[in-house]
Amino acid sequence: MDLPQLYCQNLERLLADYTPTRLVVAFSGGLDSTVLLDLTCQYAAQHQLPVIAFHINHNLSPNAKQWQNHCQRLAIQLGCDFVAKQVEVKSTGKGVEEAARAKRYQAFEVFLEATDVLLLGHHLQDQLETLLFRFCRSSGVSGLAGMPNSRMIGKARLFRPLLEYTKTDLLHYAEQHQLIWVEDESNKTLDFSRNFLRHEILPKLECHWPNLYRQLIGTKEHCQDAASILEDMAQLDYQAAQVSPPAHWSKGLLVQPLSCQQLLQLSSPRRHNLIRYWLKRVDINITRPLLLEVENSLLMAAEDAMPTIVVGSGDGFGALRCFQDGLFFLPESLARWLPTTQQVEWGWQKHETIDLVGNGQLFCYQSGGEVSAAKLKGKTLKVAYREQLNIDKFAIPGRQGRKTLKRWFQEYQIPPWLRERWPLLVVGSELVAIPGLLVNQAFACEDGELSLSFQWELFSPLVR
Ligand SMILES: Nc1ncnc2c1ncn2[C@@H]1O[C@H](COP(=O)(O)OP(=O)(O)OP(=O)(O)O)[C@@H](O)[C@H]1O
Repeated sequence: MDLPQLYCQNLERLLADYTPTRLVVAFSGGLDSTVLLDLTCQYAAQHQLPVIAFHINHNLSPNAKQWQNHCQRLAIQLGCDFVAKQVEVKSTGKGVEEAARAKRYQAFEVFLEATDVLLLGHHLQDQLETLLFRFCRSSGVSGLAGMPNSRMIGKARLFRPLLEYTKTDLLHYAEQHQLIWVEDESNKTLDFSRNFLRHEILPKLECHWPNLYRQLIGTKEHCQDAASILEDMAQLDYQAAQVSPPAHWSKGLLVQPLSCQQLLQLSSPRRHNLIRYWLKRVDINITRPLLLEVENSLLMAAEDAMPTIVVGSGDGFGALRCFQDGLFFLPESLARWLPTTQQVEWGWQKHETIDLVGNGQLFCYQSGGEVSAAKLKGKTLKVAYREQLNIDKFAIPGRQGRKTLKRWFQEYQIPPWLRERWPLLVVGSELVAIPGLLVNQAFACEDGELSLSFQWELFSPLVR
């Protein structure tokens, strides 16, 4: 059977469980995606499906505009729609190529509708490069399972229908059909590690082990099975170890905390597996040395030691901390924040929303609350933060004794990272209320009086 027939069969098998309304081909204009587009147009003609050639212009090369024009011409020639998207690539700690890849996938995600299928031109050699590359960078089993031929991308589905074909297969096809493609000179210069593997290492390995491709694919498949079992196990452990914190603890969190007790009951490899799985939910890859640090210094730490471990880098970054029985992942927005005092001009309307620069919003409602409107009349209300104030001990309605702010926070079991950013309503240096938590007895409303209530909402509700 020739390549177009095999390709059509392969795509049919991959799409069996989907009824896409559009086939979106990620089209760089290089050899692989040119073959991909040509073959996909043949498939689409048989199935009356629209094809979109989607080109990302990274503007990294002086030839970028010419490539884009070339891609557009070819798309028109093949009778499909063409969309080009410009992205701005800034090199992060992981290099230009990685930054370009991240931008590319972001752009795909934004463009795709739920019923679209995205097709990428990766082939067998790309798969082997990926495996070797990950092997050299101490990847785990899921990394060594290689690139999947199908996965979700945002709301849509991504496929790699050329993964079983070699570069030589694609080259033969392109030559036979007189396809024209562009040679991205950055392939030779930008991604040094990959190019080193591609040009220096793989040819030597192939020379020594003629069956190398098949062998490595065998290893990949073993790893795929193992990764799938580890994922199943992590899911079970995750269900058992999730802690549902009180609503006021979850402010700003992206992922539920894990129970330290449950984690400590697991074997060390299972614990590692669960923590990796948990952090993957927020796109953080944790290194093995950091995993050991979490185990040795965080989970074992004394209650009052409060160590913090910074995880991730570049785009994904955050901190791990323990509080009571919870191991928390604090996203960057929670982990790094400096308070600024804000003088609030209160309009005394029925409902007001005040933007707390980088710290969510404060809502004020007239009625249903515990703060007396009369006792605030004529006074200037301010929003401030704990470290800017020197507040005396105070009492709260229905509770015995006067206590410091710290003691009240402790009594209400507020995690330390929230104590410093919880907005405080003050008049002069006197505390009026901690929104959503408590009110100072001196400002509490009496029966039948006009009352005010305050609520603080921090962005990023707990979503995963
Ligand atoms: N600029 C781009 N615009 C759209 N899709 C892209 C772009 N760059 C890469 N892709 C998609 O990702 C696939 C893999 O890209 P990668 O950079 O790993 O390989 P490549 O050698 O550049 O591929 P190609 O030979 O198609 O250019 C490509 O085959 C293509 O489907």
